[in-house]
Amino acid sequence: MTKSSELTDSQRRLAEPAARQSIIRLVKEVVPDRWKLFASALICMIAVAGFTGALAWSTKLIVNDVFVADDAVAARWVAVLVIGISLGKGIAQYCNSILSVQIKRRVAAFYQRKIFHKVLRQSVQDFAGLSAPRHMAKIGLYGTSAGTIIIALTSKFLTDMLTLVALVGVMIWQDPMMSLITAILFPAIFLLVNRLTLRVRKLAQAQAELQGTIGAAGIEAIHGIKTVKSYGLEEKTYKRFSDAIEALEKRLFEIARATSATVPLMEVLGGICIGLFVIYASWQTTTEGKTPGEFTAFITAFLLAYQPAERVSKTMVELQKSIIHVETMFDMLDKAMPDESRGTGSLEHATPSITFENVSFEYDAETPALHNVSAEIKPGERVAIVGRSGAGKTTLVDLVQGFYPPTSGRILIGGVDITDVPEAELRRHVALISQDVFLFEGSLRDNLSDGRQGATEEEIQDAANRAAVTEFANKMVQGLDTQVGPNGQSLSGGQKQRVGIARALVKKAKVYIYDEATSALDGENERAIMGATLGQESDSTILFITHRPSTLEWVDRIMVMKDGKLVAFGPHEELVETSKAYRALFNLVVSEQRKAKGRYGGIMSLFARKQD
Ligand SMILES: Nc1ncnc2c1ncn2[C@@H]1O[C@H](COP(=O)(O)OP(=O)(O)OP(=O)(O)O)[C@@H](O)[C@H]1O
Repeated sequence: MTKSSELTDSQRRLAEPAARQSIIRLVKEVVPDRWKLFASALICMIAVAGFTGALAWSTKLIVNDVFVADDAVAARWVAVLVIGISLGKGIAQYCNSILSVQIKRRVAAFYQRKIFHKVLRQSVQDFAGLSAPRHMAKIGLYGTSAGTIIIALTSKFLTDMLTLVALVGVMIWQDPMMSLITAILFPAIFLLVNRLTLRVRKLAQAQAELQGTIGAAGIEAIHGIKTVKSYGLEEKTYKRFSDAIEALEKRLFEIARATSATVPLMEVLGGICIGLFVIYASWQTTTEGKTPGEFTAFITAFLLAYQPAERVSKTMVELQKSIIHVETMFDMLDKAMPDESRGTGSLEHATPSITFENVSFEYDAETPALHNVSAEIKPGERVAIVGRSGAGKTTLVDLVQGFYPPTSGRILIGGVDITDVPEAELRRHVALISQDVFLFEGSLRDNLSDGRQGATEEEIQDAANRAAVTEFANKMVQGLDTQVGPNGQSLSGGQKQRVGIARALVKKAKVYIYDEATSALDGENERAIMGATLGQESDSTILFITHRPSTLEWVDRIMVMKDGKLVAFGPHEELVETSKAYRALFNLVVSEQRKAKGRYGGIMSLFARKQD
C-alpha cells in the first residue's frame, strides 16, 4: 500500500465514527419530538417500496397470463391491478415528497434557532475577529445541512433502500442464481463510489468558508461604502469579491466532477449485468424450461432497482457534504457558555461602589492589557478614565461589565465579586453608553424601551426629555414613533448618541459607563444633556472614558491609565500637581487643539480655573 492511500484509509477510519455519532445525535435530537411526522413519512416510504416491488412482479402476470396464455378475463384483472398499483405508488410518492419538505424545513429552523440562541449567549471574547455576514451565512448553512441529512437519511436513503429490498425480493423469488451473480457485482461499484465520497468530503470542507467570504465581501462593501469611496477602494473591494467567486466556482466544479462520476459508474455496471443476463436467460429457457414471465419480472425488477441504487450512492455523497457542516455545528452547540461557570450572586441590594483588587488581564499570552490595577470608587462617585490610545481604558470597563473575567485579581460591586454574579444580573445593574451607539430597526420609542423591560411611558418620556431626544423627536411628524431605520441610519451621529443615553437612563442602573458617549455632541448639547442626566442619576456611580477635556468638568476624580497600569488616581487639582502623566496627556491635547483650531481648548480654561 502506498503512503497516500494509507493516509486516506486512516483518515476514513478517523472520520467515520465521528460522522456516525453526529448522525445518531441528529436523529435522537429531532425524531422524538416529531415522531408523528416521521411515522407518517415511514408509512409512505414502505408503501412506495411495496408498490414498486408489486409493479415488477405484475409483469410476470402480464407476460404469462395475458400474452402467453392469451386469457382475456385475466387481461382485464391484470390491467385493473397494474392501474391500482401505479395509483397507489403515485399517491404514496406525493405524500412522501410533501412530508419531506416539511421535515427538512422544520429541522433546519430548529437548528438555526438553536445556533442563534447559542451565539447570543457566547462571551464577547468569542465575537472577536468574527465577521457578522460570514457568521450568519454559516448559521443558515448549518441548519440547512441538518435538514438535508435528515431528508437524505429518511426520505431518500430509506425509501430507496426499502424499494431495493422489495425489488431484490422479487428478483430472488424469480431467479435466485441470477440474483446471486448480480449481488456479487454490486459491491464493486460501492467501493468505487466510497472513494469518491471521501474526495467530495474534503472539497466540501472549504465550500462553507468560501461562501461566507463572498457574503462578507459584498455586505462589508455595502456597509462601509463611504470608506470604500473616500479611500478609492472600489477596485480592491471588487477584486476581493471576484477572487472569492472564482475560488468558489472552482471548488463547486471539483465537487460536481466528483459527484457526477457516480452515474456513469452505475451505467457501466448495469450494462454488464444485462449482457450477462441475456446469455443466462437464453440458456435457462432452452435447458430448464423457465417461463418468459419469470424472466420479465426479474429483468423489470433489476431495471427498476437501477434508479434507487443510483440514488443511494448519490445520497451517500450528499451526506458526506452535509455531515461536515453538522459536525461543526455540534462543536459550536457543545461549547461551554461563560454563564455556566458563574455563580448565582445578586447585586439587587449592593451599593454602587466599585473595587478593583490587583486586576490584571491578558487578551492572549502575548497581549497583556491590564497590570495590577487597584482602586476604590465610592458609591455615587463620577470618575473619568483617561489615558493614551491603547492604555487599557476600554478593557477596564469591559471587565466591569463582565465581558471578560480578569486573568487575576477581582472586581467587586458593592462588595460582591462580579464573577459570582450571573451575566444577566450583572448587565441589569450596569449600563453602557458607547461612542458607536447601536440602534435596532424600529421606532425611537422601541429603542428607548429596550433599556428595561416593563419601563412605563412616563419613564421613557422622562429619559427622552433628559437626554434631549424629545428636542429633535418633536420636530419629526411621528415624534417618538418615528422609525430609525437599520442601526438608526436615519439619525445623525449626535442624535444616535442622545438615544443611546436615553436608553441607558431608562435602565435605571447602579453603574453607568460613558465610553466617549458624547463625542458626537457639540459642547452646548453635551453640557445640557450631562447637566440633566447627572443631576438626577445622583445615586449611580458613573465612569467616563474620555479624551475630551470638557467631560472632566463633570467628574469627582480621574483615573490615569498608562500601558495597562493605573498610574494616578485623584481629583483634577491634585493630579495637576502630582502626576506627570496627567499633565503630559492634556498638554498633548492642548497642543493638538491649538494646531487644529488655532486657539486654546477647554482643558486650558479648566486648568486656569482650577489653578486659580
Ligand atoms: N480584542 C482584543 N484582542 C487583543 N488585544 C486587544 C483587544 N482589544 C484591545 N486589545 C489590546 O489591549 C490593549 C488595551 O486596549 P484598550 O482598547 O483597552 O485601550 P484604550 O485605552 O481603550 O484605547 P482607545 O482610547 O484607543 O480606545 C491594547 O494594546 C490593545 O491593542
